[in-house]
Amino acid sequence: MDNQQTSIDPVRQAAKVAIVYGVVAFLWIALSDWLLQQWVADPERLTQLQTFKGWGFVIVTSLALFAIMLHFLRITARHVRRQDEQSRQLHGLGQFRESIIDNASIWINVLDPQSRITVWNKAAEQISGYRREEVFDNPAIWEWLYPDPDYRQEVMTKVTDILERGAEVKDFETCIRSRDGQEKFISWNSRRFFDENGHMIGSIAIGLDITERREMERELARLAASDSLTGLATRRELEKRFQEESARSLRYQNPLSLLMVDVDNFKQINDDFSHHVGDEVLRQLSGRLQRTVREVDHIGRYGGDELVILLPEMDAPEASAMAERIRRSVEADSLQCDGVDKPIKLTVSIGVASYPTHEQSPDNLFGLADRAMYLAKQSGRNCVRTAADSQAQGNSES
Ligand SMILES: Nc1nc2c(ncn2[C@@H]2O[C@H](COP(=O)(O)OP(=O)(O)OP(=O)(O)O)[C@@H](O)[C@H]2O)c(=O)[nH]1
Repeated sequence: MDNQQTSIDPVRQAAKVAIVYGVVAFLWIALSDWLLQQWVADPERLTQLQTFKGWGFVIVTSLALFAIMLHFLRITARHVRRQDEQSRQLHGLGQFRESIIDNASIWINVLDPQSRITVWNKAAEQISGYRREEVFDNPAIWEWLYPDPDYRQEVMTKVTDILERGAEVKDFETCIRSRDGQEKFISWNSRRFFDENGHMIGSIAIGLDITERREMERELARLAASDSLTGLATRRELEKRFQEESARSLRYQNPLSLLMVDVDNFKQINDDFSHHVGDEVLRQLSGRLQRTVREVDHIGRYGGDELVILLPEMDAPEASAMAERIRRSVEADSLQCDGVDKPIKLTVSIGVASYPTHEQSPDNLFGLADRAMYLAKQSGRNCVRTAADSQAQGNSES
């Protein structure tokens, strides 16, 4: 309806009214003069009647003009009132929208086409620690949030993709550095937006602080990866790391060795001193082995009293020497456990398997080390046997 009213040409309308008025007035004057001349012969009387007729015409047309003007002015006044009401509502709606954005519990910011920040809500201030006065039109914010230049470049490429190529981002995660130096994980949804004339205003980004979730996931992964009794890697974690190390050793053609360490007659320790003391023995032995290995090595509990040490970039002679060092140190240092008045003597049997000395591929190192450890048990325990020893024994038996 508004569009129809604004499409009316006021000059044409006014000209139409003037023409209609002119034609009606001309016809009335011409017709009424002719009729009077037909009926009235006395010229004095005729002049008098023509004067009355003129006054009558002026009064009638004035009243008609008044009625028409009144009608149209009322319509215009109604229209103006409605427009005022609409603009008040729109203004209120704009303020409502701004307050929703400002008070939302999620980070909302708007970038203009030059990547300058133009909207930065309260949640953005709280999460990042930077106030809106500091970030508006300030390119330094990107360095503050992403201090690492390579990582910043990666994030800026994404921002450019959104602003220049119209990419839509869903659940894109970044790690920001907040003002107080904390690392926070934010999951972003972002896209650009336009005004009613199709001009790009910029991009809007909505960020969810998922730091707590990430930390919880990390903690869960850490718990799942470490054995609750000894704190060593679990069997599953160890197998995962073995896959990674064997792929690396194949790629770079580096040696890879594996030690299978099994406590000798551990059942006896449980039987002699209690299961609780047995636990303590496993804990102390694990701590000791952990202190023996290098930073790059991986040590895990394979099950029961069986521990595994994965030795990247270590060849067969070095691995055998290390296994022997471990065996001797366990034999030499007895353990002191709470509630047991005498030191507990312990020995271990160790199986050694190395790639490429014992096998063309590292895939079977677990099986080879296990067989070598079994041979050490058969050989009287408290000794080290290699995969080569168990292969030689297998050959001699067959
Ligand atoms: N205290 C304790 N004992 C465990 C745990 N897990 C397994 N064991 C015990 O460890 C013993 C392992 O026995 P085996 O490895 O079969 O035999 P062993 O007595 O060590 O003798 P060899 O290995 O042949 O030298 C079993 O008695 C299990 O009950 C544990 O977490 N804590």
